[in-house]
Amino acid sequence: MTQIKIRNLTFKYPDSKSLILDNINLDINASSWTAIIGHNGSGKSTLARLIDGLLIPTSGLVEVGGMKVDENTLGIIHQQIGFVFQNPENQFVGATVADDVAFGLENRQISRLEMDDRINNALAMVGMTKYKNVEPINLSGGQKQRVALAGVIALMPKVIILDEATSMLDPRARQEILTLLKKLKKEYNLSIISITHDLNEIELADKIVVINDAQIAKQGSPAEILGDKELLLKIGVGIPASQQLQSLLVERGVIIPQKYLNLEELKNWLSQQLQ
Ligand SMILES: Nc1ncnc2c1ncn2[C@@H]1O[C@H](COP(=O)(O)OP(=O)(O)OP(=O)(O)O)[C@@H](O)[C@H]1O
Repeated sequence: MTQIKIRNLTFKYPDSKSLILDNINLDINASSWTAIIGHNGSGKSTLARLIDGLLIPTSGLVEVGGMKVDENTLGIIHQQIGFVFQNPENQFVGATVADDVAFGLENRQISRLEMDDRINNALAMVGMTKYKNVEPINLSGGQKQRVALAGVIALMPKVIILDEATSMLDPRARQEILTLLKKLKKEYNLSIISITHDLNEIELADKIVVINDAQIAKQGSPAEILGDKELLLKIGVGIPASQQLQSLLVERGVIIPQKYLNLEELKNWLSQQLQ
């Protein structure tokens, strides 16, 4: 089922000289993971803000859950989409972790009882229950991002947009957040849209969308996009470790069955060959 439909979308900020996005057409399925990649300033965050209705298209259509995003539907659209940003510091408003998770629920006509339930649930989901009464300022970067995620989960959205949400974390905290997101996606049938430069995060996607020169340069499966070295170098993402290793093996005459294997698949294939 299509969750987000974008047709002939163009966008320009009032003071921009040329189009930031030019004729974007994209379908994002329910319960799918989509990575949006492209070089700095290519328009990824702008696209995310258009999906959430924080910006309104210059022309064209954005639909979320079958509803056109415009001034009249913003309230309903915001309830379906949760955002997690790069810097968790900028997302905190509450004096304690619990207050912070509660913040988004406060204007939603939800009873105190249900609110407490949702806060407890969300904190349990992200493994932060014991920090409920701690001041957010005293948490590590990874913990802060977990709390930010709990704030979003408590709103029970259908879609979570991660705007470089793991880029300030160390590799371990990043991996933990990604594992958590996989679990949440499964548990709640969420769609995840991740704007990222991180290859590990990109590899998790069902579909990768490449933005370049204001347009979608290519969209496809990880195999189709991460196997396209020329494109990856053009947009500055780099070549996945799995692809570098695969090239090395192919150069030395090893015949590998598929053009693209992710690191896990390549490891499994190699260990089978070495048995
Ligand atoms: N509020 C704004 N007003 C005018 N121009 C803007 C505004 N926000 C972004 N831009 C411009 O729009 C273009 C796209 O910005 P955007 O933040 O969407 O890119 P991005 O791909 O997310 O970049 P990054 O990877 O660096 O986060 C850039 O040239 C940027 O300078």
